[in-house]
Amino acid sequence: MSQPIAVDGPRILVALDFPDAQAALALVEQLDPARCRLKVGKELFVAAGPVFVRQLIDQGYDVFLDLKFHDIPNTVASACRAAAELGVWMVNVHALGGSKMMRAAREALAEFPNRPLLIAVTVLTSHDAESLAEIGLQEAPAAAVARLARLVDASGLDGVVCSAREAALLREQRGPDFKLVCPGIRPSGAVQDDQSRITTPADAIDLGVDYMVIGRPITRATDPLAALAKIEKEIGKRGKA
Ligand SMILES: O=C(O)c1cc(=O)[nH]c(=O)n1[C@@H]1O[C@H](COP(=O)(O)O)[C@@H](O)[C@H]1O
Repeated sequence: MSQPIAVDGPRILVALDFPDAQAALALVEQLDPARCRLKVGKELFVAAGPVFVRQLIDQGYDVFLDLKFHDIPNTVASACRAAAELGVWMVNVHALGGSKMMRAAREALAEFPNRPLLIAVTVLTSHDAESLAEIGLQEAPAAAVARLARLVDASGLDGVVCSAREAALLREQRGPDFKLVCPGIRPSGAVQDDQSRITTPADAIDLGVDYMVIGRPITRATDPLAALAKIEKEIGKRGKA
């Protein structure tokens, strides 16, 4: 077991996968910005928009705006600038947009004194070797992840979204400062839902993960704060850092 990667503030990013602001707020009101950060993805952003994101930030939450930008460099750079103006803590793009696009995003954020972290999705966890071959990537998903993570790093981004199972290799290849943001986390004893490759919070820490994206184990719990506390306890066993 290597030393846990140190992070400032909470490691847990609660995925607000809700259809509207009202449903999301009903959960957020039970949480605490000192104990978790929030992830707003496409569904909630399309339904509730930047005004809602601003509301979360005003309540003291760090927000990861998970819109996975993938477009021509100028468009992605402008979208990242708009996210920074909104005041989000983290924003992401698709590594498959290429180094020119990622560099343009990085440069757009450089003008902000307190810029958001900029990370990239390498290969979605929903892909397998067959679906990658279909889009012209003739390599195993893990090899594609490692190759794209190298490009992300060389483009000056802060890190990647990846499966915790890829974390140990990426940590070894990319060093201690490269952020690893991992979904597919399930506390011991929790239901798997539709996640096929899951990792416990404690194992994720051992594998070198910085941040864990956790949705249903918290959002669908009868007592979300108690569910969060249980995960914190599991992480605590490995050193909270
Ligand atoms: O980008 C993501 O956050 C993401 C990438 C990925 O490859 N797999 C994945 O599950 N996610 C997201 O992580 C969250 C996981 O939610 P739960 O499965 O409910 O914990 C959801 O918001 C997913 O959209």
